[in-house]
Amino acid sequence: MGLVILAGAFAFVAYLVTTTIYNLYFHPLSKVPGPFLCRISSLPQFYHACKQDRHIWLWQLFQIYGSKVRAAPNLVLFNSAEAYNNIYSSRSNVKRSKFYDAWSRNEDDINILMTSSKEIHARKRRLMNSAFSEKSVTASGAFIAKHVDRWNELLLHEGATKESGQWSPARDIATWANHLVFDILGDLCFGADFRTKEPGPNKLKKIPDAFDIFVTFTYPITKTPMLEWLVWLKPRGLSKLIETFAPQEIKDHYAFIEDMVTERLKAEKQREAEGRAPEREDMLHFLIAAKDPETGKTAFGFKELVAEANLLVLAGSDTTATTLSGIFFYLVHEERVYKKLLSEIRETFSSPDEIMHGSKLSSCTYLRACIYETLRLAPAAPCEMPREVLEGGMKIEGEFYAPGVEVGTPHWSLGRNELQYGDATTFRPERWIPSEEIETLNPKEEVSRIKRGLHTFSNGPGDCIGQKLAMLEMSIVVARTLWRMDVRLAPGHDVGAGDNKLGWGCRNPREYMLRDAYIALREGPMVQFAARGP
Ligand code: HEM
Repeated sequence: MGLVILAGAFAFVAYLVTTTIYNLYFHPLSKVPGPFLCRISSLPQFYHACKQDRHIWLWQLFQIYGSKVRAAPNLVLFNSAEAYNNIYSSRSNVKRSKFYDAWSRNEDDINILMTSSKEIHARKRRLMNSAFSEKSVTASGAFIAKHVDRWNELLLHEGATKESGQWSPARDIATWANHLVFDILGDLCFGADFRTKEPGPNKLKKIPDAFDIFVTFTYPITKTPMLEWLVWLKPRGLSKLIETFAPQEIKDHYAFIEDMVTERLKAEKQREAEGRAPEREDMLHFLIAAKDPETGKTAFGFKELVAEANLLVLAGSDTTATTLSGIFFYLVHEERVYKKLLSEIRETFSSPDEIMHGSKLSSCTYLRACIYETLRLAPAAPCEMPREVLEGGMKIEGEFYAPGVEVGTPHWSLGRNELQYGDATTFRPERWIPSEEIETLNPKEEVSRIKRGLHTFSNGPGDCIGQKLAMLEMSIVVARTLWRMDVRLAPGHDVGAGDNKLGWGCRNPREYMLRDAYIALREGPMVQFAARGP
């Protein structure tokens, strides 16, 4: 027995020594700069994924090692717009890495995002595009507005007393935005009202928090060599285990989505049988109606519908809520920007009802610039979207990378690249607006250059399918809110802000801090609202 243990220990040490030597001297990435520990092991990135500061750590590595760094034995990350375009364009010889396979609930839960298969992704993408056409995005405006109007009412009056005076109680925008966006997605996806923004108990209110727990647990695992094991073990019993021990809120959420899909399928069948036109063309309507182009039969079965519906509600809500929290953070910290935006909105629209998809909203260039600036500084996915180089390899920034290597560009660092932006940590929406005026001179070419480097919605075949919807939604939320109300930072609160004690890369009190768990986790800002004066 003792001999067996000894032999096992010897084999393990021999394995460690040979992989270390291989990683240091023979691996295709052996010449790429990076900390010694990262070149031999994934432990450093696992540690930072656990601490949820992996995005800050990577930013620090770029300051030390330059614009390319080996963050793990098989992973090279870049901090340039050129690399981003090389990696994520439609012609890039890459596919999504195994990272994506780790997130599905079980074998039936393969959605458009959580698969590394190019074929599965391309099929789903073709089928889902119709749900995000210009027509459906335009139609969604009225539903978004309805939720924003109620949200505005609550922001102003909920819990307010005569004693609290003109200003509302302090609102944690991270939570308030979560509820608003979750309700909007419920409506756009299912034509249902989740009512999470309403006061009082509602078990659906806990879902965004439950998903934060889920990503907090899963994300670190995806940053270790255990990822391979995880993906292998999932269809072999691990998925069942995870489902059994998942928080009750997540189980409630899945059950809820399943019920919604079941009901909708029944209603759609009945409508078809009665020959009625659809009352509402929400996302589920398009998914149910999608036909396989080869067979002409229904494209999505029940389980696939549930998987896609789940993703849409989550991918669409968390990301948009992060960006909205970021916008409010910067507005209450940058008075100059706030006042300029307020004037644009209040001068463009004579009533909040006018704030709807259309030419007036599109004419609000400063509003759009504020959103771009927030997407740059507070990206909803702060790190890289990992891609695996395919057979034949590829060139990035003119250098060759071998098949099997993982590559990416982290959004948090790219948005703070001084070479790209000059004053990278300053919230300056004007950088997105071309101007020929002498005081604000900003050539068109300069704006095009930085736009080519902003990829918070990602790029190429796997870019965000909901980006037009998200832009419309955020524009309506911000414009309607600022038309009706003045906003200010709740006195004495600095939740979400950078701070000296947070260390290198997090010291600026005028920057919104995020935590990284693939998606961004966040708190604050604490904001107060007051009805606008006459
Ligand atoms: C500010 C808001 C948003 C941001 C910043 C954002 C960002 C992103 C990013 C970076 C990706 C690529 C993820 C990856 O490759 O790992 C993505 C994909 C996706 N997003 Fe968004 N998103 C936003 C809003 C939305 C909305 C409103 C929806 C729909 C309701 C949506 C649905 C999706 C879907 C379905 C995918 C997968 C697309 C594919 O694989 O082809 N997103 N998003």
